[in-house]
Amino acid sequence: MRRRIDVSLAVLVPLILGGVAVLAVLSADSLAARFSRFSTLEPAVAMALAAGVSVGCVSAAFVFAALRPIRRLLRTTAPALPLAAGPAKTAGLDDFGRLGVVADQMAEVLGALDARALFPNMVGESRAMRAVFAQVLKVAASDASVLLLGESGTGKDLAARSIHDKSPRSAGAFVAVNCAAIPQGLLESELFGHEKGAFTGAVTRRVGRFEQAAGGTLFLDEIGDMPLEIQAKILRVLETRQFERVGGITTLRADVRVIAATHRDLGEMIRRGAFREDLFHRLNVFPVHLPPLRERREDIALLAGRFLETLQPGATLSLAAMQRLLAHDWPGNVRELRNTLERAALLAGDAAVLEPRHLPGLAETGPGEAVQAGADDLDSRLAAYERSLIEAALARTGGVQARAATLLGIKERSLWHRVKKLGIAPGLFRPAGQQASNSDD
Ligand SMILES: Nc1ncnc2c1ncn2[C@@H]1O[C@H](COP(=O)(O)OP(=O)(O)OP(=O)(O)O)[C@@H](O)[C@H]1O
Repeated sequence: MRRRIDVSLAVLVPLILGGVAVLAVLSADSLAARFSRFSTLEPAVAMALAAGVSVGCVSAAFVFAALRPIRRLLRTTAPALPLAAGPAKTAGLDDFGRLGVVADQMAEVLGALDARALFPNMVGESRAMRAVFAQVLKVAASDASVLLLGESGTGKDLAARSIHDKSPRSAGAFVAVNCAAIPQGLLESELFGHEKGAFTGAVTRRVGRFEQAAGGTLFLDEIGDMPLEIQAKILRVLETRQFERVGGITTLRADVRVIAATHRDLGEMIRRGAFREDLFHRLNVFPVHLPPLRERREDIALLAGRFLETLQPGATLSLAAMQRLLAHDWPGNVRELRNTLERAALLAGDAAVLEPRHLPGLAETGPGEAVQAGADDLDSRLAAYERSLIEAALARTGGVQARAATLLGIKERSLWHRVKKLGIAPGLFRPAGQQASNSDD
């Protein structure tokens, strides 16, 4: 069957295109004859004019023919891609414009699917996290320095490892140095190594982190805590790719890709002279911002489900407990969420369902508090609250819509409509190994 379609298309397409070309030439020729008979135009000019008119007519016919499948595509994709049908997104657009919106959304959906496969350890389906995944993939392919910015616990370390894993240097070592954890007097020798006798206590030669990371990636975490003298040395390595061990005279080559990270405001540090501006520009070739969890609340239920899977396989969160997670502001970001669930799992013992009493650090909340972030009018507050309840139910039932509907006290069909309207993907709430299956929806 497939073969027959291929053959007929292979014959039909050239036939149609050939026919259109012959028609265009014939009509251009006869039009040119008419033009030159009734006008004073040169035959060559008349021919050019006629050719223009013919090409215009053929293009118009082609556009008209192309619009039909586009309209059909728009009709069929609208319910599946709620934003594409949203009046705000498509108002004032013609069919081609609307096709652009649908194409963008399809790319987003495909991007999300890719991200899940490409970054199994980095959980996130929010728009902000998808942008991070796209940046990580883009920068991983190059050898450029990367600066990871974001509050503590947002996943900078995880992002650095992902960049290394996806880079051509992935076969080499990933060496991480926490600049804040090493006493300032020892940092230089830690990074560049030292020769025997370089200072009191240097009884043997020591290879530094730059050498250990040769062929791979050096991750300088908390670079905002690095003293100015060492900043100058790092700048030299980035510019010349050369360095010496402390007390050494041999110049060594640094074959490393540097990824730096900080939760500090480097701009403010530069203003008060605590961070070198030239080093900042050198590192800032490719900045990646890891968003705080409170700005991507749609990832909370997903992250919680994923952590619980490993901490207490089979356990779920009650609706009320999930509500508390969704309402909290998470100043410690994903790390705080993980720690909270670890504590909850310990407190819950053998209980299969984690309740609010297992989350003692989180304040009791009402719907108003649960929807504070970014919600200003009643409709968006209600939509946010509806979304949080549905996500909580789906997280509890592992993405099974029929059971989530029962939990919420509504019909499955009603839940289906709401899920589509809010653009929720129930599949994301399935346990990791089952996300490709659609069987229970
Ligand atoms: N997107 C994510 N998916 C899954 N786990 C995450 C994600 N982001 C962070 N984590 C987890 O949260 C914890 C903190 O992450 P990480 O150490 O990467 O944060 P960080 O930004 O480097 O923090 P700091 O600035 O304090 O060093 C880790 O346990 C990490 O595995």
